[in-house]
Order: sequence, then C-alpha cells, then structure tokens
Amino acid sequence: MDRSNKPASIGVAASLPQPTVTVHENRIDASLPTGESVTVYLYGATVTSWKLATGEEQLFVSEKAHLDGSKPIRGGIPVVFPVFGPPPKNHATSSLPQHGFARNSYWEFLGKSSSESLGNDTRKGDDSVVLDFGLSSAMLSEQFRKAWSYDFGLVYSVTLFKDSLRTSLRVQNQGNQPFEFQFLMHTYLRIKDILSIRIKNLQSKTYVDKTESYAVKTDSSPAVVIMRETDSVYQSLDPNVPIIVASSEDDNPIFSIFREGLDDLTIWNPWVEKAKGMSDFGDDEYRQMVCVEPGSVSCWQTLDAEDAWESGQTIRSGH
Ligand SMILES: O=P(O)(O)OC[C@H]1O[C@@H](O)[C@H](O)[C@@H](O)[C@@H]1O
Repeated sequence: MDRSNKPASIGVAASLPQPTVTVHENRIDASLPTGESVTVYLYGATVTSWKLATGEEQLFVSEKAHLDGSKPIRGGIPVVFPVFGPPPKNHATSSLPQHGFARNSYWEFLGKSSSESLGNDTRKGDDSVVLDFGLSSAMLSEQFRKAWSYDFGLVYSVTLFKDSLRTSLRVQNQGNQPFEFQFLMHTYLRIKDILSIRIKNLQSKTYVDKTESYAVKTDSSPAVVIMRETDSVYQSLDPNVPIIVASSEDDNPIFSIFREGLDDLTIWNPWVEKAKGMSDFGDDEYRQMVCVEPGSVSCWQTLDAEDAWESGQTIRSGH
C-alpha cells in the first residue's frame, strides 16, 4: 500500500516529460528529462560524451581527437571489431587495421527505443533512452569489404540511465559460412588524476602484459595501481564480478563496470613517452584517463551461418 500523500501516477504517462533525441548530420545527442546526456558519433558509433545531471563528464576524449572521420576517435567508447590489436598473420582478419573496422566506419542510426528493463511499466518512460546503431557488410568501404568479406550485421545499442550507461552489441552472421571475430569496448573513463585511482577485483587474475613482450603474469596486490605505461589484457574473469575504479584516498567507487558475456578486460594507459608519440593525444592527458575495456579478445568467437551473439557492459558512476 502506498502510504505517501503523493497522488498515484498510474494513468498519467502521457504527461510525463520524455527523453529528448536530436539527430545531427554526424552525431546523435540524447538527454533525460532529469538532465543526464549522451552523444554518439555515427563515425564508429563512438560514444563521445556521457554526462550526469550535474553536467559532470564521465568519459575522456582527447582535445586533439579527430572528430571528422579522418581517424578513429581518440576517446569515448570506440568499438573494436572484428579483431583486437594488430591482426595476426594467416588469419581472416590479417589485412585489417589494428582494432578492425568498426571504429572507423560510418554506422547508421536505427532510432530510439525504450529500455527492455522497463517492461510494460510506462510510468517509468522518462528513466532511460536506448539509441540503436547498425553496421552491415554492405555499408563497409570497399577496402574493408575486400579485407574481410563475410556477410554480417551489427546492432550496437547505447542506453542512457540516470546513473549509468549501457553499451551492448549484437553480432549476426548473415552469410552461409562461419566467421571468427573478437570484440571489445575501448572505454576511456575520465578521472581526476591517474595517481588517485586504483582498480579492484583483479587480484591474482592472469593477464598478458603487452608492455613486456606479452609476458603472462599474475599480481597478488589487492588493487591495480597505475604508475607507468600499462597495457594489460586480463583473461577469463568471472562475468558476475564487477570491475571497480575506486578512489585511492577513501576507496569510494568512482565507476563500477558490469559485464555481460565479456570475460576479458584490458587496462590501458599510455603514460608519458607513449602519450608524446601519439599525434591525437595531449602530452599530459594520460593523467585524466584510464581505459577499462571489457571484451572477448583472448581467443576467437566463432559464429555459425545465421547465428547471433550478444554481449554488453554497464558502467555505473559512483556507488
Ligand atoms: O592507438 P590505438 O590503435 O587506438 O590503440 C590504443 C591501445 O588500445 C589498447 O586496447 C591496446 O591494448 C593497446 O595496445 C593500444 O596501444
């Protein structure tokens, strides 16, 4: 029984403020009536901004990032598909660029829908907004189509909630032969200072250290502290355990990252020297970001003809 004095809200759905979606030539902006907002560029379906109601930006995008489609966007959430890192020789992806083609192809905006989690309860219609983006083989540049000639369809969904952002991908094999792929969401989280955070729930987990010739390591420290170039690919993590970026001062969570169907995770920070070598990244910007990248990259996913595969991440800000 509702003991409050508030009038019951059933039946007033039409009068509730609704999310706003603005379609620009090169990007989509969406916001909730409570003030949270998200921006997604069609180039790469890259989320470039996620703001809380306070206006506080949660994602890092370099001041030197190219937003004109001439280069993958340095920041936000680039989509890595169908290969992570430099493609291996003698593999179907071997002629593709590092991290594949999804982050440097133009996607189409498929429209907005409401979140599945809302079910039939239309009273909550203002609580979230879902933006869907599509990329298919027919939309690829000739160069990419030649390099990876499978028939596929991707639907990437970006859901803005009040305190969190969910991004998910559905991969469909629309051809008549199986293909192999890897997938990762290259999330650049904005932080105040790299020296004031630590990353929890990776204790004693196996990872590949790409900064040391792909050495396989484990670290028994209770949290990962970043004090140098870091490029670690953790493997086979329990999908039920969120990854927490916490303040090293008071241990309060800054971000909690929940994964669905993504058992690998890359932690990346270029640090001083590498930052200097990147033309689309400011020399000191490494302090304001950390990439925490859920993915499926330690082996290949095989997708049979006409089959589909889905996975996602939800990033919650604060507690
Ligand atoms: O410069 P890029 O292609 O965007 O890649 C950035 C980094 O992305 C990370 O995911 C990789 O593990 C790193 O090895 C890589 O340097």
